[in-house]
This record gives sequence, C-alpha cells and structure tokens, in this order.
Amino acid sequence: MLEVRKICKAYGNKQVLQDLSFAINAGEVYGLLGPNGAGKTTTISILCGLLQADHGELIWHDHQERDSRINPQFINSPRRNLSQSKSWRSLIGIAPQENIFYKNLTCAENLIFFGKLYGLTDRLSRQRAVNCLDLVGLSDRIDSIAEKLSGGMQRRLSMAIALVHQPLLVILDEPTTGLDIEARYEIWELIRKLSSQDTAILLTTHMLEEAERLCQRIGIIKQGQLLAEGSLQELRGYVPAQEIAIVQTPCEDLVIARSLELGFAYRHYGKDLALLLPRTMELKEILECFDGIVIDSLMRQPVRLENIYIEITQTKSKLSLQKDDSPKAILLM
Ligand SMILES: Nc1ncnc2c1ncn2[C@@H]1O[C@H](COP(=O)(O)OP(=O)(O)OP(=O)(O)O)[C@@H](O)[C@H]1O
Repeated sequence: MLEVRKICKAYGNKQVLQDLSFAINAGEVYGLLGPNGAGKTTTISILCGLLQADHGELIWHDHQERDSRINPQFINSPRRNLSQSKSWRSLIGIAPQENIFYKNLTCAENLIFFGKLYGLTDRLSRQRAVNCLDLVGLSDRIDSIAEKLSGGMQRRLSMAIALVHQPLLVILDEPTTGLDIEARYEIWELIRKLSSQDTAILLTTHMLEEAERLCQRIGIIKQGQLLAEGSLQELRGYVPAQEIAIVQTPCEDLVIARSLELGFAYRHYGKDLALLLPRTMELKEILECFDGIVIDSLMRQPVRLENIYIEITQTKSKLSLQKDDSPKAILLM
C-alpha cells in the first residue's frame, strides 16, 4: 500500500538515509527497528511530510491499483504538489514519541481540535472524537483533562488523535516507552485491533519483545540502510541455530574450545555466553558434550528477535542467504 523507494537524506555532510526502501501493506504491522541514530525518526518525519528527503519516492498503491506518487523533496514545498501533499498527509496519522496533545484541554476537545486541523467539519470532528475515544478505551474519559490521565491513557489519547481523520496508515513511534506492563498490554491490544480493521501500522520500538509479538514483518536498519527485512520466521535464518543454550561457567575458555570442536558457534550477549545449537538438543545431551568441564547453569531458549537483531546489526561481514531452501528474508547489504 505504501512503498518507500530509495529515500536518501543527509544533514550537511552526514548521510543519514541511504537508498532506504520498504513497503507496508494494509492491515500489516511493520516494525522498523534499529539502534539509536539509525534513521528511524528521520524516515518517519519524511513520511509525514515534516522533513524533505534529498532523493527518493513515496508511492501510495490504492485499492484500485491507481498509484499516487510523491517525490518527498516536494512534500513541504510551497511551490509544488501542495494539494497533493495535503491529501497524502490525510492518509497518514502519527503518534510521535512525545505526546503532542494540549494538556489543559479535555480528551474530546483535543480530538475535535485535531479533527478540524485535518479539515473535518465541526460535526464530523465531534462524531470522530466520540468514535476514536471509544476505540482506544477512553469513552469514560471524554471530559477528562488530558494531563490528569495516567501515562498509559495519555498514550492512548495520542493514538486516538492519530486516528481522528481515519488514516490508512498509522505511525507509532515508540508507543509504549515508559509505560508499565499493564498499560503496555492495553496498547498492544489496541494495535492488534487496528490491524484487524485493516489499518496499516508502522511501529518503531527498542523493545524487541514488542516487535516480536506484534509485527507481521520487520525491517532492521542501521546507519540509514535496510540491513534485513522479513517475518520473524524468515529473519530467524540469519541466526545459525535452531536453539540457543545460555551457559554459566567458571571455565568459559574451555566451553568455547569444546563448542568449536563440536561445531557450535558461540556469541556473547552482554556477559552471557550463548551457544548456537545447530539442532534441538535435550539438556542432558548438551551437558554430556561438556563432560569434565564445570557448568554452573545451562538454559535452553528459542531463537528470539533479540538474537536475530544482534546478529544482523553487529555482523561485520556481509550476510548472504543464497541457498534455494534459505529463508525469504531479503538481503539488502
Ligand atoms: N536535525 C538534525 N541535524 C543533524 N543531524 C541530525 C538531525 N536529526 C538527526 N540527526 C542525526 O541523524 C541520525 C539519525 O537520527 P534519527 O533521529 O533519525 O535516528 P533514530 O533511529 O530515530 O534514533 P533513536 O532510536 O535514538 O530515536 C543520527 O545520527 C542523528 O544524530
């Protein structure tokens, strides 16, 4: 539905986005992940028309297969494409990292205000305010002053504001940062609900568990380049393991040497020593492999998104997935 094609952006001499391309489909939750400074916010700002790209295209493929294209260079231009960019913006809603509502207004007043900003009539803005607050579970807070709401409710109010003009794509920039677990669950449920209603969602988050739970596809970027893209299952192909064993031992060198003899790759995740098991193995079988070496504890775990993420963002050499039976994760570096 939305295709981002070869977007480039530099701040002065610093190239921040380099030929970044990805696409988001209707009803899909697409996770855009990457370390601090990778270029996620810059990408979002370009999608929303807050920032101009140097090169590239944004293409909206509508249901009738009629494409509308915007050269992002001109999204904010007073000279060109202004009417087109207005209609472009009406397709997208954003809940930015920082809440942007007016603290002293009520929930309803905020929604009506933003509805009118998007060009809705007074009547429609009021109607949409009621509908959106209902959608995000804030019906009983319609007349509450925004700043009196809990942190989780404030995030849901931000999401309601992003939805007030019924956009086809909603951008959620770190929607659960700073929230407690219950508030997080509520946001996750809301994201699932929106997705089931065919809204496309672009999600950025540093919480990999969140992306793992919610996203149908994930793009991982670093230094403005898309390193890998695919479903969680497809991305698992980047980690050469069926399962991971986390080992605590006073004899780490011995464990590593034995692992290499056995053909197990190993990684350090922080202070944890992790063995990448090429097949699923029982604990007893793993322990037998290290017979004679002191092992304090051993824990098996499945390959998680955090393992994949580290593999992709910290791999120095170029990744390659060329076998016929290899996962369909797209290789972009
Ligand atoms: N206005 C600006 N002027 C100069 N450099 C900038 C500007 N805004 C961002 N940058 C730089 O561009 C790069 C990408 O920043 P961006 O905020 O897009 O990354 P990010 O992936 O969103 O990071 P985070 O996860 O920390 O939010 C960073 O190196 C940042 O320092």
